[in-house]
Amino acid sequence: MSPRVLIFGGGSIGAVLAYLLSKSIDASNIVVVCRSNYDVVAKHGFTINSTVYGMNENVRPIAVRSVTEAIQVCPDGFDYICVATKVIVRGNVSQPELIKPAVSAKTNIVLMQNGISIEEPYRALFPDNAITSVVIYMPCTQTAPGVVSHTIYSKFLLGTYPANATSEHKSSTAQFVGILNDGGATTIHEDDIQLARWTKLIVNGSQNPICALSRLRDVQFLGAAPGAESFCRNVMSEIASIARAEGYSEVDDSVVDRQLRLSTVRSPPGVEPSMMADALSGQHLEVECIVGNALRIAQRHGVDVPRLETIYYLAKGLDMSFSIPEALLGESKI
Ligand SMILES: NC(=O)C1=CN([C@@H]2O[C@H](COP(=O)(O)OP(=O)(O)OC[C@H]3O[C@@H](n4cnc5c(N)ncnc54)[C@H](OP(=O)(O)O)[C@@H]3O)[C@@H](O)[C@H]2O)C=CC1
Ligand SMILES: CC(C)(CO)C(=O)C(=O)O
Repeated sequence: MSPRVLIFGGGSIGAVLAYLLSKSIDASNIVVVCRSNYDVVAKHGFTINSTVYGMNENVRPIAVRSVTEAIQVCPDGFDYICVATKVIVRGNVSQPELIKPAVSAKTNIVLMQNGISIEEPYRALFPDNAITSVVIYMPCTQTAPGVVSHTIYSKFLLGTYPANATSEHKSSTAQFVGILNDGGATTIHEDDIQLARWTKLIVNGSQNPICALSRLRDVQFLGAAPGAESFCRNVMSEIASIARAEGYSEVDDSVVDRQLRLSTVRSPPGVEPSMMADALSGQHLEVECIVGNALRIAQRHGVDVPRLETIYYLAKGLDMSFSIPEALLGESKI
């Protein structure tokens, strides 16, 4: 029987994921929890404009407004729940708790999010479920409700969490890799996904906050001033040094060079990282999972990362500014 998949978070990544899954499983087995774009997605599906997959591609999964509604649509439960929200805690309910009503013993929780140490809250709430951790290279932005623009490349690196998961969990993750492959995705099935997470964090921990703070795309920032590229490289090197302190000795200067080259070979203006898109639309930022967790790991190991620490406080400040009403920003009593 075709697997049933719930996508929690129908934004940029959730939309392209629904599109790829629909190439290998029936769209009626793909349920997407949408929020602000629900009306458009329920009526017209997602429209993908991709330099990789084609323009004006349409996919019509089942759109629902909540996890509760998803269970009503699919009472037999889900084989996979793909979490494709930003890793941002709002209010008192954690993200693992939000998906809990739809999680059953057979569910593999697939985390399609950036950052480091993002799996632990899921493992704590779901000690017996399979967890798949996914690192995604796929620059995409929702340009209008339900319409996503995607460019340059698309690559999914997947592995179990933890790396030494049971053979049952490993084969469930392998089956999901197969579903993505059948849908035409480019995938790599990793033995230890954390190496891929640290390697990707070199890009996200530097460029996401730098682009959000400067309001410049990656290539634009690298040319913003003499030394901007070397500053970016130094931030990347600091992140690599945290990875090595965690035991990933492979994350050396050559990995930093390779990750920086992803941007230096692009033509201007380059890509708009997801944190920049959030900053430009006044949304909260993934500062903790992308920068804060790395900084805390550095502190635990006594690794000095002054540039990353500076970026953390500036990004936290920018994030906080989105909670302050426009009229009160910069207000003075003088
Ligand atoms: N965009 C990119 O290029 C890449 C992103 N990533 C990572 O992938 C993850 C997803 O990013 P992205 O797709 O860009 O994010 P988006 O902001 O585009 O999408 C997130 C979606 O989740 C929805 N959502 C959030 N909370 C809830 C909730 N409680 N209930 C229902 N829906 C909810 C949002 O709804 P609403 O619109 O109402 O806020 C939004 O539609 C992030 O961790 C990001 O860092 C990784 C690689 C590339
Ligand atoms: C850097 C990029 C675009 C890579 O896919 C990304 O991960 C993001 O925007 O968060």
